[in-house]
Amino acid sequence: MKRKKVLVFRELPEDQLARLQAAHEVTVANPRIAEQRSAFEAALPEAQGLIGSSFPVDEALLARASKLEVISSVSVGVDNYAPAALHARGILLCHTPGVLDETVADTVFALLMATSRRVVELSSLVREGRWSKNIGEDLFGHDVHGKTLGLLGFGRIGQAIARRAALGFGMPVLFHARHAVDLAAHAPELLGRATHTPLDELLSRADIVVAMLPLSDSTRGMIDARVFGRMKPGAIFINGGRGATVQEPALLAALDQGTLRAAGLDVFATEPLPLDSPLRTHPRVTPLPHIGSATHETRHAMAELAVTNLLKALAGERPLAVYDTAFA
Ligand SMILES: NC(=O)c1ccc[n+]([C@@H]2O[C@H](COP(=O)([O-])OP(=O)(O)OC[C@H]3O[C@@H](n4cnc5c(N)ncnc54)[C@H](O)[C@@H]3O)[C@@H](O)[C@H]2O)c1
Ligand SMILES: O=C(O)[C@H](O)CO
Repeated sequence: MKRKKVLVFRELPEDQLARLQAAHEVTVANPRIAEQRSAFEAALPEAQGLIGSSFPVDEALLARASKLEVISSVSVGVDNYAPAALHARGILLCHTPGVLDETVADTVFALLMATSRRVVELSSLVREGRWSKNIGEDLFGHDVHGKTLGLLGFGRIGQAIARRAALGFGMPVLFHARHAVDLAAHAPELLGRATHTPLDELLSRADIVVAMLPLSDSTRGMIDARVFGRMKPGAIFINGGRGATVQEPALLAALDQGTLRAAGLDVFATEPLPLDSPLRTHPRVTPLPHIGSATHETRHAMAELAVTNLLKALAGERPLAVYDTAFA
């Protein structure tokens, strides 16, 4: 097979890079790193395949990539790409659904436990030498088991969160999604335990609201002052999806006005989180640096799937996971 030109725009594990190098001419250049930016720009016009993540591949960038046949994202989320432009040019977009579901659900649960039981705050009290007497009610947390979970987004990852909540913690699960989900066919273990619920009803009944939504035109800014205003007083909010689905000023207002007890955030509208963001130091926010899928095992599985997708696409075969840009 003819060797093609591949541009790797975010580092890959060595064994996965070697799979690419065995078949194609590979340039590794991360445009986020100033010293590598010119190598990235030099390779772009010749690249037939792009592979990487966490960098906006917008229409202007695509215009400089005239030979591009396929983009393989090492992520399940595809909000960094320009679906209409890709579709118009017939460029395939591949991604990594499925292999990260359980790991991301674990991260969301870690945030859910940490916020409800004030784990980070109370651990700091010990580390800073402020544990001088038995803690009193003012530092008690709230139970997680048995509480009602409201899920915004009930796709692959949302369902993995629902399984943990319903089967492990005895939590009734309410979910809001764009389409109804046939539980009998797709998640029979959740029958009778998870219920498709209109958004406002979900918000008024959930003790903990978890957002696990993709970023799209329909979800950008969707979690706004109205949504926070409908939540139960004292609710906890977790975002494991994308930061820009939330209007961050409205989130801060809900925390400061006491509607929300706490927030656990893995994702932010701007990443890395700017130093002057009030969310960084807010006493009732537990922030994480976008680590949903960041385990050795899962990041390797994502890279492996992304490389397989790219190799298949460049060989004219059907990749394992293609994102349908026609309906984005
Ligand atoms: N924090 C992280 O590290 C991390 C890791 C993986 C994924 N993610 C994010 O999580 C997202 C979800 O991943 P997934 O694999 O579960 O996706 P998925 O496509 O399987 O599920 C998406 C869910 O969102 C719902 N949805 C979409 N638009 C909606 C709208 N306007 N209103 C209501 N519901 C809507 C869909 O109906 C579906 O239930 C990804 O797109 C990505 O952005 C974040
Ligand atoms: O979309 C994803 O896969 C995660 O956010 C990791 O980048």
